[in-house]
Amino acid sequence: MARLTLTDIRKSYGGTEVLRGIDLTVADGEFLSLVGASGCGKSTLLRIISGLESPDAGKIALDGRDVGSATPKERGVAMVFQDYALYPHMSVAQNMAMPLIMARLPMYARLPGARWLTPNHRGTRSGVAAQVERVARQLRIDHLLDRRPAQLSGGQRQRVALGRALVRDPSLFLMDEPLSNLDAKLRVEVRREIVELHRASGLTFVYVTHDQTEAMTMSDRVALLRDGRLLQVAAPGTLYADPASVEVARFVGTPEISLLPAVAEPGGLRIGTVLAPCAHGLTSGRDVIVGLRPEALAPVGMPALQSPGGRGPRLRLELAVEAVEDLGAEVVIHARLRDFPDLAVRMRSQKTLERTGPVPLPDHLTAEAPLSALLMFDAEGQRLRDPAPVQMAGAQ
Ligand SMILES: Nc1ncnc2c1ncn2[C@@H]1O[C@H](COP(=O)(O)OP(=O)(O)OP(=O)(O)O)[C@@H](O)[C@H]1O
Repeated sequence: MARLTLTDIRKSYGGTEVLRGIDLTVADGEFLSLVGASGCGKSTLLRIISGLESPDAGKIALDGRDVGSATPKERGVAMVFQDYALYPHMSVAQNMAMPLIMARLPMYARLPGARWLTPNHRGTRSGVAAQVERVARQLRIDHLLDRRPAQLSGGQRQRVALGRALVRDPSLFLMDEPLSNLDAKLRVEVRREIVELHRASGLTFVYVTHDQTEAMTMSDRVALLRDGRLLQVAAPGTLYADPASVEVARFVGTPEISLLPAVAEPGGLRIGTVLAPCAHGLTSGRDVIVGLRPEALAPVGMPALQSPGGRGPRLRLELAVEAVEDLGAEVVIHARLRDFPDLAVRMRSQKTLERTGPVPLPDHLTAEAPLSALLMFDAEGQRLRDPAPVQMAGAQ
């Protein structure tokens, strides 16, 4: 177990600054995902944590101990990559045993023929075998121990790679896109297994992915990285409901949040030709961006679809429907404001329980969102938390 602390980590390649001052603490036993678009610096940060790469500046500490100059082995860090990196000519058992053999046996005793010449190490070898079997049982690959990697499915290979990292009882488990080579169904399965592994082992996990769904479903907290900077570090639900910026709001959630440019007026926020009757405390004429999650907005007068709950005043939009995706239990509607077709919105509505078939939708519809569901950002995209939009006194 380990608490990881990163302080002002910086790294450049050539003249390009890839990490621009990362401050992050991962609690003992926490599952933290590092998520962000390709090239944002996720793998570089993970390699720096592991000790495979050195930062240009900054401090790395495990349980308060500076490990900046320690090797990966001294840090007690295990790492799993997307390409498994298994030895093809070795059995599963041999692949899993390799890190223990390297760590426990002296150089001459690691040679293949040395097993008969080194009776003193028989005990070590049987200890290694027992440890491999224990971890293999935990990952449910104990029936595959005699096979070679080529005789395994992708998911089984990934489990072997996880097992090989686990046998050494690491203090910190680092994973770099471990599921990206698996098909969609298997990915969901192994995702669950990794979560279970985390729960059962109690280890600190740092998990790199560019897949927001993976990050949101697996982690205690998600750290969103963009151009070498952390945009927000928070629990998945907080990232979704309480994003610090438009960038975070856009990255998290499918379909994407709708972002509508608005202007502050004394009576509320003007979006296109519509006035959202909310108190905001902003200077009149100030430009803001209003964010609406797709489930906040729902068509009015359609009994086949559930409407978002909540009382109080609402934002009411007249929409022209552009496309409808029927996903079985819910529909996703892409639409534009009728009087302001530059503004696009996305809605996601659950079907009512008795409704299982397709839901016919008109070309035009009225949709409403509770004002409490509006997220406000300034013109630069930073969240406006105070003042948040609140119900106007006397508004219906
Ligand atoms: N050894 C290196 N030498 C030069 N540039 C590098 C090196 N390693 C990474 N980079 C560059 O640093 C940037 C960040 O790379 P990194 O691999 O950390 O990104 P990433 O977020 O993990 O991306 P991906 O999701 O595509 O793996 C990229 O522009 C990459 O080209």
